[in-house]
Amino acid sequence: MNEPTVITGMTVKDIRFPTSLEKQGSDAMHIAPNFSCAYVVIQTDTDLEGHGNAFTEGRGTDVVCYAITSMQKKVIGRKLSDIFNNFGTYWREITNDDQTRWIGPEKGVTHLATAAIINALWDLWAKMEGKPLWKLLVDMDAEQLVNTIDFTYMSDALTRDEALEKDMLESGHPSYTTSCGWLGYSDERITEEVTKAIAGGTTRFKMKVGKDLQDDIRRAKMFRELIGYDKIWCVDANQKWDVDEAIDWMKALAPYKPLWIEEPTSPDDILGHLKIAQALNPLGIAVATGEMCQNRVMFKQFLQANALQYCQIDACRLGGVNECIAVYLMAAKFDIPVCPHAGGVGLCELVQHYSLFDYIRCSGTLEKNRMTEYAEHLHEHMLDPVTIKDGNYMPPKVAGFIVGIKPESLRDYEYPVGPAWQKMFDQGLFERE
Ligand SMILES: C[C@H](O)[C@@H](O)[C@@H](O)[C@H](O)C(=O)O
Ligand SMILES: [Mg+2]
Repeated sequence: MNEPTVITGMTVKDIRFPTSLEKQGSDAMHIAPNFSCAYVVIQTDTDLEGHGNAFTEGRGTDVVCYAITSMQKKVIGRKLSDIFNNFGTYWREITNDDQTRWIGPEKGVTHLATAAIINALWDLWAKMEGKPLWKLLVDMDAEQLVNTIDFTYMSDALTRDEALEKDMLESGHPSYTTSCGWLGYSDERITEEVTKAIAGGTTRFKMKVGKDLQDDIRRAKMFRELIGYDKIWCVDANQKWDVDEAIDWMKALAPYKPLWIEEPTSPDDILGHLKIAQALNPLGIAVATGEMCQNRVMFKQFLQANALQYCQIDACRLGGVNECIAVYLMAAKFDIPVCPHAGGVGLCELVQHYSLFDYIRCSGTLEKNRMTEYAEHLHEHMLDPVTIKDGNYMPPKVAGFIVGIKPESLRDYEYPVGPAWQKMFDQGLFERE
């Protein structure tokens, strides 16, 4: 097959899955989310396509699809060599388009749209090179890798030269599971999921908290009784609390020895996280955040302020691979472990590449509990689902940055026209929005 040279088209689909029916994904702020994504396909002058997505929830997906469509002008007709040879510059052009930057810049809906497009381009590039994304990243020379990064607003924390210096498989990369501890799960379901996970070799768990303190204490006790104290147990409040409330609540959960409290308060409150960390670190509880941290500038400040102990980048909230790598390099400089956020739709499939890149080329270690989130839902829709063995992510082998959803799932779950949605509407399970 000839190498593609130019982008000839870009399509986007609104894909939603009815996860709210079983309360998968439920937490203190998202009571019954429908996991969804804006799914982008970039076409070229050959049969090769790049696929990317932005994980979203429910009705919000429309808005992200619209933002992606409005960015077509910056994508269609572009020569691939111009993009890949100067990817950092192209990334800046996309994120700082003067006709759209007012509604960002580099945050929220426009950044989710950026992530879907940029990740689709990386998928295409990796396919052209015949390598899985992580291999493409670890094989690049330092200069090439650093050229994909836009250093704007970062140079007081990490310069281009420092990034160049930072350059430095058998058992896989450690995962932890969120699937046992959704807030909407009954005690029976939790017990069932934990038992299954332990039988599968899992030793690291996360539980949702933040709705009711007494109930959290009860569930914490139950969880620890199920898994014992030799395993890792984290908790996640999904931004539920004010700062002092977070401290008091977590003091009550401290006896159950959580490794971290994730998203205790607003994702934008750097000093708030610092105050929480200062109060809880002496009790052995770290602060983790990042799944809603909007860009590298926010991460820079979290790192400079020492306000987090675990950095949780999200593959679709930051502006795709280029910005994720920038944050990995900064975190390595500050000696903060990155434990990427996953789950959602296709996030596990994406972040596994980053964890390998981190281990092989960036931090070079698994120390400080470096681990990657895993949630077990929706993988049946993926073209190349992740493989977990004994609680570890096994390196993906297929070329690309594969978030690819199976054609039949794309057809069935397109919202609202897909047959699966039509059926659920007819059954009265959902109302048309
Ligand atoms: C609504 C979602 O399921 C969140 O609860 C989820 O992303 C979560 O915060 C996580 O850490 O996996
Ligand atoms: Mg979380």
